[in-house]
Amino acid sequence: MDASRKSSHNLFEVFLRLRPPPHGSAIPERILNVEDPETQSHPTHITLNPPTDRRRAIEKFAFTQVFEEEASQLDVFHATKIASLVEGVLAPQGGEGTDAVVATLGVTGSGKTHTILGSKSQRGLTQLAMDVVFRSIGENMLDTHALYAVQESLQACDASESPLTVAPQFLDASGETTMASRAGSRAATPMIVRPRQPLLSYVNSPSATRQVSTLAGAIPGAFPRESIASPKSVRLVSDAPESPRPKQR
Ligand SMILES: Nc1ncnc2c1ncn2[C@@H]1O[C@H](COP(=O)(O)OP(=O)(O)OP(=O)(O)O)[C@@H](O)[C@H]1O
Repeated sequence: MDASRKSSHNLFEVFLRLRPPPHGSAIPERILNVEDPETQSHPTHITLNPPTDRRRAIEKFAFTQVFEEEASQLDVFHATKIASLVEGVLAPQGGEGTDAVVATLGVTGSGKTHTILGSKSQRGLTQLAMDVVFRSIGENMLDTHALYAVQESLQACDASESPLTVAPQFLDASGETTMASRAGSRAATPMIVRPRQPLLSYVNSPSATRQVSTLAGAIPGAFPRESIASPKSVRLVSDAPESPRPKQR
């Protein structure tokens, strides 16, 4: 890897996250050193421990950023600038928006799932990103009971022609199985979203670019308190009575 190339010139940004040892286990021998940053505020290089075989060269690797063991989910979320990816997808200034992908790669047990989906107490990048998405589009979200009425016209507008399913219908069908298979170390995804304060509008606002970073800065790393005791079934919150659902085709 060419250490001298700036990350902005790369098609991909590659971050390294070091996983802390499991609770209660002996601290393993460290096989790499994180180099002190020379110019940036964060480390970007690691060196593998010098091989005992002196014929082998010392190997040094460069990353966009190295997260050491104590880095929190929020540290990773902010440093990887996922809010700006969300902004690209939402395209507040108009246009079609951009695609973005965040993926993890690593050996088994290295923390891929922890980073993406979180744990019982810490939200992962997915929940944090979805939080920004939903806070951003708040005013443009349709009420659940209005969705059934507009489903047909939404379907007609969708160039991809993939079938649209309203969330309650989808969650009713798949929620129970998904939750059962996730039981274990993983926290249930918080399902009830009942904002106490009005949600901010991102798409309608002229100062949208500023707002998404404000929103991203304000989101909590931990699950909201009421979500810890999350409900046993999945329901979208609506104070209005649900309108009858259209018959399945
Ligand atoms: N940064 C971290 N802080 C605290 N615990 C972590 C961290 N990363 C991973 N863990 C814990 O280490 C264990 C293994 O992590 P995880 O399941 O995310 O690995 P994985 O890479 O997804 O593994 P696999 O490829 O086998 O699915 C989990 O118990 C997880 O909670």
